Amino acid sequence: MTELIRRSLRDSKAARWGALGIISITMFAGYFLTDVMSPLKPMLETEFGWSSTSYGIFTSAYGWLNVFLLMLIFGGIILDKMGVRFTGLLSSFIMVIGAAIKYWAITNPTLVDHTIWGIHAQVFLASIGFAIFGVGVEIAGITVSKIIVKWFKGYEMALAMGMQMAVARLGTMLAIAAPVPLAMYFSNIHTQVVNGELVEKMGPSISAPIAFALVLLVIGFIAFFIYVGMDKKLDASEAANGEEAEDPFKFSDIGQIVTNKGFWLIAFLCVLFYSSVFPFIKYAADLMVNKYGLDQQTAGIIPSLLPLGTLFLTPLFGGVYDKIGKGATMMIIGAVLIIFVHTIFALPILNTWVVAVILVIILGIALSLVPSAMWPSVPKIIPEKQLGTAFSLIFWIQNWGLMGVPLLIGYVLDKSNPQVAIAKAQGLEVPLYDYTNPMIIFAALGFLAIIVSLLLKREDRIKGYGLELPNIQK
Ligand SMILES: N[C@@H](Cc1c[nH]cn1)C(=O)NCC(=O)O
Repeated sequence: MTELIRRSLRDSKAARWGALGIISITMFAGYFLTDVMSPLKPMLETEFGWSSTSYGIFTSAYGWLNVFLLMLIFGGIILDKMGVRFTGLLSSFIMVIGAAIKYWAITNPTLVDHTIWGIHAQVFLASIGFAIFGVGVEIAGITVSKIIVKWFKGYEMALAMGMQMAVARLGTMLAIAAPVPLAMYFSNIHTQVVNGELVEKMGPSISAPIAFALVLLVIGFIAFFIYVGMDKKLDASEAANGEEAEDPFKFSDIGQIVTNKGFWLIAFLCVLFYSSVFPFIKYAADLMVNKYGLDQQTAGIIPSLLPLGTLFLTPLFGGVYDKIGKGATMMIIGAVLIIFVHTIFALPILNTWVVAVILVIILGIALSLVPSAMWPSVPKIIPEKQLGTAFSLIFWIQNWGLMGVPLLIGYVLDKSNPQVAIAKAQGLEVPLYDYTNPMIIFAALGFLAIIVSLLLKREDRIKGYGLELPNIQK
């Protein structure tokens, strides 16, 4: 009996997996909104007259506040100072607000022919909403990572991180596959830009998928309240168990983190790897239309296979890391797969959809290998009380890429294809985009990721972080 009373709540398998299930709902909703506009790029061009640069500006907005106002870093400090309950609720609420602004911008037809600071007003305001949302989802991401460490340390930590990521990727998958059918289903008469003029016309409802995302985010916010109750019980059980409270966070901790070479290698690998995958997802449906000749309605199907594969593989690779180890090697293999896939995408040959399917599946393997090894490796390099700040610094560096790369790709796409803008301005049939240059940029990022992952493995050998060792303590 005494034995039972003295157990912490996290020793209960049902409790820790239950807690994980609840926070995964919030992240599922966040990932859905993150990518919901990706398959709508061609529609944004035909319905609202956006260019690839406009789309690039909008997509890059995700990182604006995180990068320039250091919101992610403040978020990490708030997380370490205020704890997971406060920070989780705050970040879920910020996600809802950002998504609501984005929804308003997309539904407001009067914005279509105005500009703010030289940017299409609809693009600008939708971007502000997305920027606010980006703060929320990123802080939610670091909060969830800390929650998983809190419940799963010494247990199935990589598997838990992999499972949470798998549920989040389900959100990405749905975000790639569902928006076009949803927009078509809710087609209505609305203001559109035709040859630079505003006209009332029957067309797909671009706002319908965003409304759906907003509802999911509200559900995610409510789910986090349920988690808060579980977290209080966990703390009560640990206190009753006589477990020592963590050392409080001190600002000098930041100095310790940034003087750790392993931290920088993980952060650089993170920005290079994710910049070659997440911004690619934003353009993947458009690539399918322009390089592989798919129509708009089906273009999202092939890219949606990318997160689909990760649903099964991320927990699988997480389990391998837990039981067998080899985390640094898994990151190297993932980086090699990235350069392979993007190089083939860049070649102006093999333009058949079968090749696209194979490449997307391989990219899905990379997107399973690297995150399932990378995130559980952070607690091996950084002490637990600094984890919130360390994750936030890593995500901050990552956000430079998530912000800069989509903007660069949109710009390069417009510059490499001047015929598209000319045809749009003259009301002619719009020619296809040539995606060679953007894909070369993605391949170059993969090349740099390989170098950094090799350096990380070397550093692990020197410092003995244990990245090649299993996570489960025998
Ligand atoms: N910082 C997030 C970025 C992101 C992009 N889309 C949703 N989140 C992150 O890296 N999360 C980890 C992951 O592997 O998804």
